[in-house]
Amino acid sequence: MEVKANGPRAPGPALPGPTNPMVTPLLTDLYQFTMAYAYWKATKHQERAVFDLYFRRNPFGGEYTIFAGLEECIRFIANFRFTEADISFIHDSLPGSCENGFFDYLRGLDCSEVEVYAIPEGTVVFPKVPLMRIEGPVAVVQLLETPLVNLVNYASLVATNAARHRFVAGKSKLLLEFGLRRAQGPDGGIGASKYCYMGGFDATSNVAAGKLFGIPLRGTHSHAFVSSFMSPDEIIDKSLQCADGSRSCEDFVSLVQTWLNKIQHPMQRSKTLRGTFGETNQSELAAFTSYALAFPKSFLALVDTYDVMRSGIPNFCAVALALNDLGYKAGGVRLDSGDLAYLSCEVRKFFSVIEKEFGVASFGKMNITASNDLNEETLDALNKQGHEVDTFGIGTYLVTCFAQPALGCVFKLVEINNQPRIKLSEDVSKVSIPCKKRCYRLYGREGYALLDIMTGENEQAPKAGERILCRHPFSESKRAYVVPQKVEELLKCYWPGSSGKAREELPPLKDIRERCIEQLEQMRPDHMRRLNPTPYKVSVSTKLYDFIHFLWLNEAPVGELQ
Ligand SMILES: Nc1ncnc2c1ncn2[C@@H]1O[C@H](COP(=O)(O)OP(=O)(O)OP(=O)(O)O)[C@@H](O)[C@H]1O
Ligand SMILES: O=P(O)(O)OC[C@H]1O[C@H](OP(=O)(O)OP(=O)(O)O)[C@H](O)[C@@H]1O
Ligand SMILES: O=C(O)c1cccnc1
Ligand SMILES: [Mg+2]
Repeated sequence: MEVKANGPRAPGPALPGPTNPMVTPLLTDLYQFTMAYAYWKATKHQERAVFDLYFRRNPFGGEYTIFAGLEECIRFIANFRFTEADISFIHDSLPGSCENGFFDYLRGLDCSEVEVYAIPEGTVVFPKVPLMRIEGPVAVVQLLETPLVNLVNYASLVATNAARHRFVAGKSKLLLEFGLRRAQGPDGGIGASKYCYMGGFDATSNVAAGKLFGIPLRGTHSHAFVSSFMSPDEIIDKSLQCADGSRSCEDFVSLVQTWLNKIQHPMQRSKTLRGTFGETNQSELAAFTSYALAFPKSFLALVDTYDVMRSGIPNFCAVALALNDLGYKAGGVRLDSGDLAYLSCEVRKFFSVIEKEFGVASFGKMNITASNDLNEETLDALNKQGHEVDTFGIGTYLVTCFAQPALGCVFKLVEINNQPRIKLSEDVSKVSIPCKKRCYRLYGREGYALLDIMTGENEQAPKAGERILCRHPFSESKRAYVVPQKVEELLKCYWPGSSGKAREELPPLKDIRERCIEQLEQMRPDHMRRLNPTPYKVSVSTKLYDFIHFLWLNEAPVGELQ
């Protein structure tokens, strides 16, 4: 454990540090330290600054984003202190001309003078609206830029990706995140599991994430397990107790074989199964039987190692029917290759025939899981074709955010010493919205959110039932009167600094997930659709509009043509 330098303590009850111990005050860009030194050298470092953290465009061609990563940001801020080793490293990394007083300043630095207002984690958010507003002495807030943007960027991106996969899959499907092996390193893997759960996935295969965040764990088995078996002779202990403990079946392997023969040569009235398959793969049968002996209460089988319909499915059914004899209910199958729409329908038909043929209630409803390079497009294609998949296991495309690698969050100075600041750009979408602001979500008569509006800090808040003019921040002709039915203030105090204000609780992950799902359900469907979704309106008050444009004209030099 490294020694933290002395200095004033941050306010409020202690919060644990960030999940990833690599998230320290050094996890920032060098230029934040050079600027901090230059602020200090100019005795500007204590000037009160306000920064907004926001993004400019929704990801994945959509019109919404899920805000995620806030808890990690607050935990980082709450524990923001340099160790002596950190200070020594910064000392050695900056030019030798840097005065020692700066390092004494760093030694005493924490976030007790910083205030953070933020939109609650798991909220559906839109471009330009600050997700977080960070106010404090300019030098320390400057040091926070890179880690805060880092903590929010991927978290929000992957949570949005998960929400989009959920939207396409539909509410009734079980979604499992299987991405750990393909994620961008260990932090990418852990983050993906946490934020995909937040965005609406049901469970993860990532055991560490299960332990860290209490996310439900789920999994099947791999092809290696199936191909590791050569023949049923390998199974030594063949006995299996009945589910009710009443008796023991001494030779479960033979019972499975008996069932396989029955499926292969049905004696019943119907001959539906006859001719669908010949000899199945015996090593696969051995693997399935072995797995059932290990997990009789939750037997699952990966059925595509050799041939789904000619081997995997009949073998699975033989084992499942043998388990059924002993009072156990099998868990289902996983398909990991081939045409998942076609195969899932064929598998469902087979299960229904088994249910009828052998009178095993609800066998036809057996769970079918599908995996293999799934993404929004393949899920959409499966829906259009018709399929019988109950559960999707999704890895690579989900966790790597293959369709868009970054959200592009930014952190912009909007006020210093109570003076609003603006950042201009040739590209209007990159012009920052100045001033310390308040942000509201206005709801309409049908209960849907109509738009978000930003106002100056000291403006009157919009009121339910009162008409307000909402203006596009940059396009003069775009404006609308709104009479909100409900007004929700978006930015809440998550880190009060020394202001004495109450701090919002950091809710458990499960509650954030529920909030996220609820929020998405309340969105107007045309904002949610995948093809040409309607943009959600983000506006400013008339006063703020006028001020932005006044400042813009004030700061932009007038060109001279010759
Ligand atoms: N019915 C379907 N419609 C559209 N896409 C599908 C359908 N079924 C599967 N897919 C997708 O098609 C791709 C098939 O990939 P690929 O051809 O590499 O795998 P495979 O040959 O089926 O299996 P393996 O991984 O063993 O090579 C996957 O991305 C999968 O999700
Ligand atoms: O396809 P993803 O969305 O990434 O989901 C996870 C994949 O990881 C596993 O196999 P792996 O890809 O390691 O091997 P395989 O493709 O040969 O089955 C699993 O069988 C899935 O196919
Ligand atoms: O449990 C599974 O089936 C699983 C887990 C990770 C990756 N692929 C599959
Ligand atoms: Mg694969």
